[in-house]
Amino acid sequence: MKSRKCAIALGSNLGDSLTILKSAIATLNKTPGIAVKSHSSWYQTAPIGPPQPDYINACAILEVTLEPEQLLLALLEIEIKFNRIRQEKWGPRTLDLDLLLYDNLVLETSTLTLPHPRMTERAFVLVPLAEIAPGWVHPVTESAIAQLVQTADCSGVQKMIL
Ligand SMILES: Nc1ncnc2c1ncn2[C@@H]1O[C@H](COP(=O)(O)OP(=O)(O)OP(=O)(O)O)[C@@H](O)[C@H]1O
Ligand SMILES: Nc1nc2c(c(=O)[nH]1)N=C(CO)CN2
Repeated sequence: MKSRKCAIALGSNLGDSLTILKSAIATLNKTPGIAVKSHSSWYQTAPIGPPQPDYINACAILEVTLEPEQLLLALLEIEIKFNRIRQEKWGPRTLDLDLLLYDNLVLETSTLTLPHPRMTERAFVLVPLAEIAPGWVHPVTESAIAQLVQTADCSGVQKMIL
């Protein structure tokens, strides 16, 4: 299969989040059909949803030879490997991997919606994504990520100084 460019979001707010996120990126890069091309800085972000600890968030650009549904399954398997237990909606987690963009594909099935339906309203996604893919045009809004981030409230999103 021809290789495709994708963007994913990573998040964690349980356990040793930074170590978990770094090993998730290494695991992704070792997965057949996935190459990690770049990742953003790490951001400490205020939680959206029920009260819970701050998150560490980042985004990564992948080159994949997997179909969208296969890629989603690979992401879910890596979440499980890092002990993700699904509990309350938008509740705390050791690892969350969301598929944001798959080339310029627009898709809606029972298991996968592309682009990710909530990415345009989430500063914790847009700020790291704008760092690594400012010119990527969102295929539904037809705005570049650099434009979308300008309309988001980025007050809860802070680049981590390591
Ligand atoms: N673009 C997508 N990326 C990841 N999961 C998706 C996507 N579109 C649909 N899904 C579905 O959403 C399901 C639930 O995902 P998850 O439990 O990570 O949601 P959440 O992280 O709690 O909330 P949110 O989707 O708002 O980030 C997944 O099992 C998957 O089938
Ligand atoms: N700041 C921040 N808040 C969240 C996040 C996240 O990754 N970052 N993920 C959630 C579940 O998808 C719910 N709330």
